[in-house]
Amino acid sequence: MNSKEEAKDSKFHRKALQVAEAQSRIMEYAKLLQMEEVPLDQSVGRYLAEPVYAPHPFPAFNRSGMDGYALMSADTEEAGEGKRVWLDVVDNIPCGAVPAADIRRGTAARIMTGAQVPAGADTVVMLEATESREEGGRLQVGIRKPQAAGKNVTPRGFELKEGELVLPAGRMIKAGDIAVLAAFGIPLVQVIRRPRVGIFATGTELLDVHEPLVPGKIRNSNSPMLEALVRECGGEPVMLGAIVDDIEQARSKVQIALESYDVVITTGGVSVGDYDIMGDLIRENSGDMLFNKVTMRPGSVTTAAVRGGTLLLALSGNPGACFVGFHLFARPAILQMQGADQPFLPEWTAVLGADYNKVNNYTRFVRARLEIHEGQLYAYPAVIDESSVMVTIKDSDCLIVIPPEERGVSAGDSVKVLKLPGEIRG
Ligand SMILES: Nc1nc2c(c(=O)[nH]1)N[C@H]1C(S)=C(S)[C@@H](COP(=O)(O)OP(=O)(O)OC[C@H]3O[C@@H](n4cnc5c(N)ncnc54)[C@H](O)[C@@H]3O)O[C@H]1N2
Ligand code: MOO
Ligand SMILES: [Mg+2]
Repeated sequence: MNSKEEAKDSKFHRKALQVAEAQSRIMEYAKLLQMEEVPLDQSVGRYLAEPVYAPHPFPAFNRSGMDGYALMSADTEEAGEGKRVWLDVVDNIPCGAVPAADIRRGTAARIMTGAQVPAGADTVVMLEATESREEGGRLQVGIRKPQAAGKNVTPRGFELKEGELVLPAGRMIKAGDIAVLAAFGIPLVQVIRRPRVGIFATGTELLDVHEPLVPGKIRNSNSPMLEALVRECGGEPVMLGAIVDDIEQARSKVQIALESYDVVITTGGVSVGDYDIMGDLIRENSGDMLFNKVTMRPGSVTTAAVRGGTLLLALSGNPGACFVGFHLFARPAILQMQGADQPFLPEWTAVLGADYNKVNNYTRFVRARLEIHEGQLYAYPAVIDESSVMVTIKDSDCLIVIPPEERGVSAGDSVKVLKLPGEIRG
């Protein structure tokens, strides 16, 4: 048999891998990309290439937590029961200033919130708890009660010691991380560059979003969906359009894409049909095929290969299978290439909100809505969740994992769910 005939023969005889095995075959080729430097204001959503250690203690000085007076707590021991302690005010410290005088017994400094507490002072008394007077030309502050040492003073290094790890490599930068980077004077952030992901669809039936609907055709909804999904996990999508079911066209498109991008994702044409060209194309050169069947529904025909070190992920054309295939295989690869510390969807436990009776000898990934009732997380499977159904994808917060079983699962059962990115719509 020549390679084309072999490919045809193997079309119907595929060896199905477990999802975890298929994932690990892909991850082996999802290599970390190079580092690049981005300005702080453009770093949100990117993955840190290197850990960040505190270059100095934070706060860098003992900081007042109140507008008031900095003084020695020992000076206030005698205050109370109508007896005030009067201290000479020797300094006035606004935010941004350096104290001009140390605090000694019998003295205090007026100080504002956020200003540096002078040496010698161990407490700050808020303005409302003080009185002032002038005594022999000297400004004095009166304290009515004994004060505890340490009150309203944030010590130097309270939040972070110098050299302490603040942000580990692989962390996705969010608003709070940006605050840390800004506070430590890091205007340029070392991140991993975004993987460039070539995306194209196959299918003679496909129309572009701008085209009017004509009999027998459908609009290509998978490509724009994939484009958004790639963006969502930090990749840079490159849209390569849709091609008709023609293997020669597909071959050259795949070849050019593999040479130009970090990952190539296709959708459609991976099953056993007469026009399922992507499946045929990948089987032609089966030496570099990672798998072409996975024990999952939807997406059992998901196919993957690696050519010249580049991953080619051929997802199913059925929208539900394309969506699930992306989350289980493409997303983790795109994230791992950016060094993300958590490339896989997080696994949560939820209570099943409604019976789910479809049985299968493959693991099912059922799109579902999440809701919280009285502190308990519930997952409601989409009423129609067939692989070919597109419209319920939009209401999915998670994928319920239904292991292969003889019978279905019932409302109230505890189930494992894979949380999809984004907010729970409820
Ligand atoms: N005899 C068999 N038939 C099928 C099998 C099988 O094992 N034996 N597997 C079924 C399963 S499972 C799936 S999933 C689909 C997989 O289909 P393909 O990946 O080959 O995809 P296509 O044939 O190209 O299209 C399937 C379906 O999806 C629509 N489609 C395709 N591309 C897009 C797009 N970009 N946007 C929106 N919709 C798209 C296409 O029009 C078809 O309706 O095969 C089963 N068949
Ligand atoms: O790949 Mo199909 O989606 O398993 O149903
Ligand atoms: Mg097909």
